Formats: sequence, C-alpha cells, structure tokens
Amino acid sequence: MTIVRKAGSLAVIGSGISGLSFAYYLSYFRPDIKITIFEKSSRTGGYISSPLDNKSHKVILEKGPRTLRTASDGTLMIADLFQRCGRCDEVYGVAKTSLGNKKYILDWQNHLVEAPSSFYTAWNFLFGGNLLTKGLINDILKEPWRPGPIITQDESVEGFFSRRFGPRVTDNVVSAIYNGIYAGDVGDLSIRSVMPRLFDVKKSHRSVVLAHITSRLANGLFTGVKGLFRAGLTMLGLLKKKWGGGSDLLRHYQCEFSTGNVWFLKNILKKMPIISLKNGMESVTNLLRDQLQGISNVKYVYDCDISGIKNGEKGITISYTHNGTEHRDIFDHINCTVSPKGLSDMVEDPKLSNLLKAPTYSKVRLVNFYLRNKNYIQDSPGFGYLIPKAYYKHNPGLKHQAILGVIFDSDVEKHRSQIFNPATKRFSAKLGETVEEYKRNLINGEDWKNKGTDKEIAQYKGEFHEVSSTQEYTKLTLMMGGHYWKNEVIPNEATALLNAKDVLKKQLNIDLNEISEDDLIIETAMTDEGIPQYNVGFEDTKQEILDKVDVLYQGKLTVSGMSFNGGVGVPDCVSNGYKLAAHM
Ligand SMILES: C=Cc1c2[nH]c(c1C)Cc1[nH]c(c(CCC(=O)O)c1C)Cc1[nH]c(c(C)c1CCC(=O)O)Cc1[nH]c(c(C)c1C=C)C2
Repeated sequence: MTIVRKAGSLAVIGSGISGLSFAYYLSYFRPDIKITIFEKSSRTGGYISSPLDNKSHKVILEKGPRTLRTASDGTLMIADLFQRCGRCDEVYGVAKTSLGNKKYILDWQNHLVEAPSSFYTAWNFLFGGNLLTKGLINDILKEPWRPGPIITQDESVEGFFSRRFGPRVTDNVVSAIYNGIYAGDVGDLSIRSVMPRLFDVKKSHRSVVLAHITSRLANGLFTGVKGLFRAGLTMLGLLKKKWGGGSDLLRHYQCEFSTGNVWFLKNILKKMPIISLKNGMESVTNLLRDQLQGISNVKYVYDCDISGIKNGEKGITISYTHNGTEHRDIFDHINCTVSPKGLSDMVEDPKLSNLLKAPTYSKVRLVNFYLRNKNYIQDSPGFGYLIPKAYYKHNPGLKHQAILGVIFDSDVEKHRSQIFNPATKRFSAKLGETVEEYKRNLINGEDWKNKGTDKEIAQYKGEFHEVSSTQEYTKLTLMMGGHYWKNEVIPNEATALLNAKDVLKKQLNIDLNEISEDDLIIETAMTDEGIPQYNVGFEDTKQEILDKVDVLYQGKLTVSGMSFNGGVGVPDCVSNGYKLAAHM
C-alpha cells in the first residue's frame, strides 16, 4: 500500500460500514486528503438498515445486523464514537447475566435447550438430559484417544469436528453456531478461516481437548502472575492507563485517536457481551455519514455506476456514470469496500476479474414480526435460538423451510440498559479536534481522566439492572436460507411468509391466525450478497486476489470489506477501517 502524497486525493468505493469507517478515520489522520465516496444507491449503510415499520411507523424493524459483540475492538470504537459525538445516551448494553443474553439451540422435537454461557449453564447443557447432548460428553472425553495425524492442511469445520469428536457434535451443536454467524454450511466452511486458533493447535497437537486444557492451565497461571504484578505496579502508582490491557490496535486507538478512555469502556463492557443502539444499527452508519458530511474535504457521489478502474502513470482512474453523464476522475489511491463480485465488474484484467468472482455469499431472507400488547415468548426469554443440522435430519419434510434461527428482538430491547451515565456527555468532541484541543474545551476544563474512574465503574456496575418496557410486545426476526439455498430454487416472498408463519406455530406456539390484523406487523427483506462464506480454499483465493491487485495496481488500490477483513461482523469492518486509515 502506498502512502498518499500530501494534499492528495483518494476514492472510497462503497458507503457501507467499511467505506464510511475508513473515510471517517482517514479524515482525522489525513485531513489534507480529498476524499470522494462513491455509492451506487441513493443511501449509505449498505446491508445495515433500520427503517421504521411501514404500518404504524413506530417500531424499528432491522433488516440486517442489530447487535454488536463487545469482545471485538470495533465495538469499543463504535461506543467510543457515540461518546465522542455526545450521543452516549443511545448506546445500550445487555448484561452477561441478563435474560436478554440467553441463547438457545432448538432440538428436533421443538424444545429450546439453553446454550452454555457459564459453568452452570454448561453443566446443565451437558448433563441436563436433553436430546441434543445425549452421549455428547462421551464423544468429547474420547477425543484424546481418537487416533489421527497432526494435520497442516485446511479442511471443513464438519470434517474437523467429526474426525475429532464424531458426527454428533457437529450435527447437534457446531452446525447451529455456524448457522448463526455465516448462515453457512459446516461442510464447506474452512476451519483455518473461521477457527484459526483451533487450526493452529491442530498443527502441533494430536488432541484439541488436551491442548485446550494445557493452554487454559498455562493461561490461568500466566494471568494470575500478571494480575499480581499489575496490582503491585498499580499500588505503586506506576501503571498508566495507556498501558491498559488490550490489543495493539486498541492501544493505538487510545493513544492516537480516542478522546475518551477505551480501557474504562472495555472494563464496563466486560460485564455486557452485547451492545445495541437506541435507534437501530443504522444510527452507526448515519452518524459516520453525518460527521463526514460536515468536512469540506469529503464529497459523496450517490447513484453512480462505476464501469472501470484503470491504473496509469498519473494515478488511478475511475470511470463512472452519474446523472446520465460519463465521468473520469483520477485519484492517488482507491479503497474498494464493495464485494469482490462488485469489483470484478470494474477491473480490466480478465484473470483478476475471474478470481474476484470466486468467493461466494449466503443469501438470507429476514422475516420481521411485531406483535402488539403481548409477550408471546415469556417461557423462554433470551437473545434467540439457532437450528442445528440435526433438526432437519430428524424432520426431513421441513428442510424446505430452511430456517437458520430466530432472534428475540423484544427481549434484547427489554433487557438492555444505557451503558454510559448521561452525565458523561462531557466526553463529546468534534471530529478533527485534537486530543489537546478537546481537553482544553472540556466543560469547566476538567480532566475527567483523573477523576476516580474506579468509583465510576463501581457506580455503573450498580446500574446493570434489567429494565422492562411498560407496554408488552413481541418482536422477532426469522432468518432463513443461507446454505440451505445453495443448490435449491429460492422460495418467493409469499412462500417464505407461509413457511415463517408455520415455524412460529410449530416452534414457538404462536398462532398468527389468532392475532388481530391491528396487532400484527410482518415485513420481509432479502439479502442476495449477505455474508461472505469463508469456505475451504477461501484464504488461498484471497491471497491470490491481494497479490494480483498489488501487481496490477502497484499499491494504488486496496481492497477491504467483509470478504477481506478476516471477520464478517460490523465491528471487524470498523476496526479494519481504522487500521487502514491510520497507516495512510
Ligand atoms: C440465524 C442466523 C443469524 C444470526 N445472526 C447472524 C446470522 C446469519 C449473523 C451473525 N451473527 C454473528 C455474526 C458475527 C458478528 C461478530 O460480531 O462477530 C454475524 C455476521 C455473531 C454471532 N451470533 C451468534 C453467535 C454464536 C455469534 C458469534 C459469537 C458470539 O457473538 O457469541 C448466535 C446467534 N446468531 C443469531 C441467533 C438467533 C443466535 C443465537 C441464538 C442470528
């Protein structure tokens, strides 16, 4: 990647979460660069979309991702962004111990089995006498004695788990998890891509169970010693916040960008594995869009159709049509954040174009339900449930319904609470303001960093109560399709709705025929290029693409976005955008 010259120009293709995050951070690190954001539609956000329902216009019905995992650095960056922009009151968390955090797996007789999230729930899961885990403990305990070579080659998730533990683990549990992340087939997904740590363990150990136990013990010992050491240093006043635990990226973010305190945030969020936003996930992309709109060096070109990207001596040219007119603009650099397939139509080289067509996506249909006045899922409150492969093995007649899982949106909403004390609005800062300027501009000139944050954390801890809405309602999202539609005719909207209604009746005992039209909202949305599939061979194709792009465009083109981030989540897009921008 080249470093863009002083006062140079850069184009971002795509205004989804990846494009906007990159542009936002770049405008901070390189305010001298002129940034043009190209978007083929007339809105920003890409697959993130949180419209109000089209019936009562009072309910947000998310058409894409809706929660963020706080274990990711990108989530801290998003929370920090809201804090920085004075909108802390919009960030909510779901506490670890809250009902809104319970996840289930559906067994083949339509019972919800709680997935493990603690020692207690893990014990119950394994020994609680349910259909899914009958005999599972045996499979796990036998693993160290299963013969098998150390393998250095990539293989499918299913291949790996079935070889080490037998088919039951994959069919009943692992397949459900991968339905809930990639909407993907465990028979295709690559262990190297989706579980890189396990893949590394497998390269050096015969038993993953023994390797896990040894590493847990060693880690425990290391953490214990490290903890004592840190406690000692803190007592001596030697440990500064900028050395706080966390990744190198977070440390960079804290020192070079944040006007808040990400370590403090990280501490708060340890108790809250899930974040959601008051006005839906689209408020993240809207916030980024609005912040960028206020910067004179940033320009948007909506409704444009890019036909070509060409490398030349003076720079890299984008040919596009906008408002019926053809344009050719030269830039010093392009960051392409759209899908590889989208890019394949823009590049000249046929070999690269073909390579870019190789990565596949899962198509997913969402069906949103909003049922007024009653909570229909009070028997099994939680985040939602996933459906394992075994469900369709035992119910082959239902496979055409292709349900991957159901999200209990209303439970997440009912069990969330604000993560920031509204008083912390003083963290607000403007984009482009330096840390020093920000500190100077603090209300009353107070440096909040020196104000007993430990006390504040304790105060926040006390706030992790569960809030329930006064008005009862049920909001659900059914997710269908994914790998089940790989080689099948995809059902049309009407069939999908019939299937969804049948699923509600069978799996949740909700009969929509008994609910009045006035109390019911149903919407559906289809995503064709939903989630990139990190299938076996994907890493090699990705590397081939990156190498070819490098040779052909000599560092003037970078490709990012979900296919190249190493993760398919919204936080991955944000942290990757930061990483790229910070090095320009
Ligand atoms: C039923 C289908 C889906 C549900 N969510 C997604 C699909 C396809 C999409 C999705 N879920 C996750 C990611 C990655 C995001 C990230 O931040 O890393 C994506 C793209 C996260 C996720 N969701 C579940 C798990 C186990 C994970 C990974 C790790 C974690 O957060 O703990 C579980 C889950 N997903 C869905 C449901 C109903 C569900 C559990 C009950 C919906």
